[in-house]
Amino acid sequence: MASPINVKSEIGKLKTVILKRPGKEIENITPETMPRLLFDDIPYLPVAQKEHDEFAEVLRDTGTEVLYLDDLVAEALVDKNVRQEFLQRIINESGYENSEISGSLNDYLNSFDVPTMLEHIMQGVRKDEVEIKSLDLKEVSTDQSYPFLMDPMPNLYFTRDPAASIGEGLSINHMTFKARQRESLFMEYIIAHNSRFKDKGVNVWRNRNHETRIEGGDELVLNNHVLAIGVSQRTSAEAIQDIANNLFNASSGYDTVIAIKIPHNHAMMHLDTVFTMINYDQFTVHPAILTEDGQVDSWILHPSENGVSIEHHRDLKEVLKKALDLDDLDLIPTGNGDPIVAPREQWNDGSNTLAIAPGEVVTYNRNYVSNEVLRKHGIKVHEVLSSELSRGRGGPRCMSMPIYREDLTK
Ligand SMILES: NC(=[NH2+])NCCC[C@H](N)C(=O)O
Repeated sequence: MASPINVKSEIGKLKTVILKRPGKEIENITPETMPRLLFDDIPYLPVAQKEHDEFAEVLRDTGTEVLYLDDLVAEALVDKNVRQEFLQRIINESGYENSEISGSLNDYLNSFDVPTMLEHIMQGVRKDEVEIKSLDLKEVSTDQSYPFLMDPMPNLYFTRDPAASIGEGLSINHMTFKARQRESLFMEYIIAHNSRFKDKGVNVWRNRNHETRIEGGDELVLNNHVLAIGVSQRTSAEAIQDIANNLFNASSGYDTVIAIKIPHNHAMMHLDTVFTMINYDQFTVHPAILTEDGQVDSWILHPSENGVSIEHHRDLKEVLKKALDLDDLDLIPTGNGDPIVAPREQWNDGSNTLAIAPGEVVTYNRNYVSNEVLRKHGIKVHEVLSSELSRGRGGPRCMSMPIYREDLTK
């Protein structure tokens, strides 16, 4: 049976992608909750939506089928029992396992049709919306002035992170911060219950029932047997070893994982904020992750007799050339490597390019220096508007989860 998921590179012609249009969850961020919800500012929703619609339009115009996360989840939850099970799990994961409030939340959310119920879960549930039937001791002891019973999920428009397609399967991720951990539950239900994926033998290489953390922004599919994974603020070495082991032991086709260490900070939270593949032999790289002579700590993982072998290397170019069997490659510096422009444009996701075909990418228009450099290196660049979307610290790669790319011919 043909798999509904097929992503054997970062650059094969993009056929199907999952997006989430920013919704009311964005307007439920306050200055106080901003840091915890992983935002640096509060986007103006109507403009963010307009920008996002334009992004989706560019993808459709270039031949990509665009699916929306909320529609996929809604279809997965048509069965009443599945819906009830999902609802209970999301309520539990919102901190109400064995709590008396659980029943009130359940009644409230169940009073809506499925799309509206999902909208409420995503945008967050305020205390004054729900009629609390009993006094829960745990709830009484929390900050009474905090307005939400269930927190908003403003990072949902970064569909890249809760799950990542790899070959004919995916990882459904245990994410790092509480603000995002519930997000991957949606993908679990889509894979198990949406008719597009259900009973189609989709491989889950690593599920979300783990303590060790990994996020899709760190998972780059370089070709049909090599992955690069960031060792980052969001992805731990343990999770990388674990997923490598699973991939090597399953018939995934993957036999090489390059773990690349990047600084652990908010601006560079994932590998794809500082390094992306945009052509067979071309990559964008933020110069700050490399030493002056192009060194960065990296480890190559391979299957071995006792599980996984690990070798340490430092020369990124050499590591990539060897793993991808290339004579040479072109590392294109963000912001042309300028000490002011590079960090400024990286901050607004100047390295976070989404390849929609070999040598063809979608980027934010505000990173005009990086875009110009890409064009000089022969890349076809589609620019999209970015004043509001960029405030969430994610660009075109973060805002898209490819589930189908054409296989490469070279
Ligand atoms: N793949 C990415 N770079 N995603 C960006 C995610 C940004 C989001 N605010 C977070 O901190 O989680």
